Amino acid sequence: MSKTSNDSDSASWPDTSSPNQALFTKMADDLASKGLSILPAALPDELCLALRAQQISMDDDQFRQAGIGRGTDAGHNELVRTDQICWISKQTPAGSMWLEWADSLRLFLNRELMLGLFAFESHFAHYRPGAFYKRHQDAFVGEANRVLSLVVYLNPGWCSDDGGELVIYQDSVDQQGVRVMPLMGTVVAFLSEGFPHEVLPAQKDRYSVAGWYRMNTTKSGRVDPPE
Ligand SMILES: O=C(O)CCC(=O)C(=O)O
Ligand SMILES: [Fe+2]
Repeated sequence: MSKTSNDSDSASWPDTSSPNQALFTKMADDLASKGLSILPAALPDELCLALRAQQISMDDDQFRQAGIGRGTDAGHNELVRTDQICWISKQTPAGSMWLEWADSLRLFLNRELMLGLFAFESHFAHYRPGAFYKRHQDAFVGEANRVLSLVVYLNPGWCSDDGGELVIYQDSVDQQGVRVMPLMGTVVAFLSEGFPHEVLPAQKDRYSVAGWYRMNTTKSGRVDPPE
């Protein structure tokens, strides 16, 4: 697992020439007004193509069955999720490009929304045909752990018959939700405590990257996020 954190949040600011400026601004506006942003064809092509190329070139043995929870609470439960994951590090060009992009988004959102995002962790996810992730939340109120969830999709030519939609619910009672097709370049971000969501079974291989920004909740004697 790789994390990025940074004390010098002003280092790359302001960066008005950035091609990401319009995208980041739209995401910040959506998050401020709704806590949720769904942006089709948004991730820069170069980054999207690099991530997809890396993911599809990786051997199956680099992936492992995704777990639930972290650290000592972590466990596998194939009734809940059946995707395979691989944590992303800066050791590959695509991983490095992705983590740098995610860090520039972190700095932008901290400036615009004062979210206090401190660290980022992220993995490739591969849902084989039939794989799913049942309705869940990425964080729970009061845990101050994962603050913002970010997902990008790496599947060109995905269509509605292929299934595999992400369904995002407004709250714990919403049963209808909003469906998002995992089409190449779509970027989704939402407040981790706010939106239950699920991944419906896909008819074919579904590739994505999921990541979470965390706050610095370090207390004396205990480093959190863990190094
Ligand atoms: O792949 C997706 O659409 C969402 C994945 C997800 O909810 C998660 O990994 O926590
Ligand atoms: Fe999730």
